[in-house]
Amino acid sequence: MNKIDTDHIKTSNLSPDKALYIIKIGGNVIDNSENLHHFLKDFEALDGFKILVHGGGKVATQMAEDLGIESKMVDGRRITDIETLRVVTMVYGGLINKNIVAQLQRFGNNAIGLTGADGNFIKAVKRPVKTIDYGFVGDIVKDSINPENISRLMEAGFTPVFCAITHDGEGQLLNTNADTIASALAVSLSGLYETTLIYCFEKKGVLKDIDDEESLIREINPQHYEELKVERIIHSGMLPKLDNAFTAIACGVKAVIIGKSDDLGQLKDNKPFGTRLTKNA
Ligand SMILES: Nc1ncnc2c1ncn2[C@@H]1O[C@H](COP(=O)(O)OP(=O)(O)O)[C@@H](O)[C@H]1O
Ligand SMILES: CC(=O)N[C@@H](CCC(=O)OP(=O)(O)O)C(=O)O
Repeated sequence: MNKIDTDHIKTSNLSPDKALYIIKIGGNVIDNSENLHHFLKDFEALDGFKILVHGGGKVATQMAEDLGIESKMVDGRRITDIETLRVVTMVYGGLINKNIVAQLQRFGNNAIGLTGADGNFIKAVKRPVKTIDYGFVGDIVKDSINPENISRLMEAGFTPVFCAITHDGEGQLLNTNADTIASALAVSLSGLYETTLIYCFEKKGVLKDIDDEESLIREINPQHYEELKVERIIHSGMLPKLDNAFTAIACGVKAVIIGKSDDLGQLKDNKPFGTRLTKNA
C-alpha cells in the first residue's frame, strides 16, 4: 500500500493534522460482554476523532457450528463458502455491529455502523484461487478507500464503526480480515489526520512468553520482529496482525500500538500502554 496523494485535500475545508484514533477489537473481547462494555466506555472517553473496527471470528465460528456449518481457517483466514458468507454477514454486519453501535449510543457517542459496501467506503476483490480457494474472501483494492468521504462523516459528528465485510462493486459482499481493514483505513486517513492505529485484544501486548502477562515487550522494530519470528516468540494470529501493523507504519501512520482492551483508558491518562511498533533505528 502506498501513501495516498493528499495535495488536493490540503486545499479543501477538511481538517488536516487533527488526531485520529483507529481502534480494532478482536473476537475474544467481543465475546465477553463485560470486557466489551469496559472497552466501549474507554473508547467513548478518548478525545479526538475515532473509528472503531471490529472482528468477531469467534462468534461467527460458534454461530456456524450452531447451524451445522463447519469452519475452516487457513493461515488465519476463513474459507468462506456461500453458507459461511451468509453467517459472517449476519454476525459481523448485523449482530455484532448493531450491538456495538447501540452500546456506544447509550454512552452518548453518535456511532454509525458500516460495512465496506455502505457509502462504497471499502472495495475489495475476491481473492484469486491459487493453491487454496478461499471462496468469498476479499482483498482490499489499493486506493479504493476515499478518506474524504469518511472524514466528512466524522466532521458531521458520527463515529464510524466498521465490520469485517467489504464489497466488490458488482453486488458481491466479501469477507475481509478486520486487522487488514483497520490498517488500510489508517493508511488512507493518515494523509488527513495524525493517525494512531491501535489493535486491542485480550493480552497486554506482544509478550515474550505468551503465558506470562508480565513479559510485555514495550517496543518492536521490523528488525526485532524478524528475530522474534525466528525464535517463535511470535506466532499464529499475531503474525498477520504485526504484518498489517508494520505496513501501516511504513505507509505514514504516526503510531501503531498493540495492547489490552481493558487498558485502553491508560492512553487517555498518558500512561504506558501495550507494545509500540517503530521503524528500524
Ligand atoms: N508473542 C505473542 N504475544 C501475544 N500474543 C501472541 C503472541 N504470539 C502469538 N500470539 C497469539 O496471537 C493472538 C492474537 O491474534 P488474533 O487471535 O488474530 O487476535 P484478535 O483477537 O485481535 O483477532 C493471541 O490471542 C495469542 O494467542
Ligand atoms: C477472511 C477472514 O478471515 N475474515 C475474518 C473476519 C473477522 C475477523 O477478522 O475477526 P477477528 O478479528 O475476531 O479475528 C473471519 O471471518 O474470521
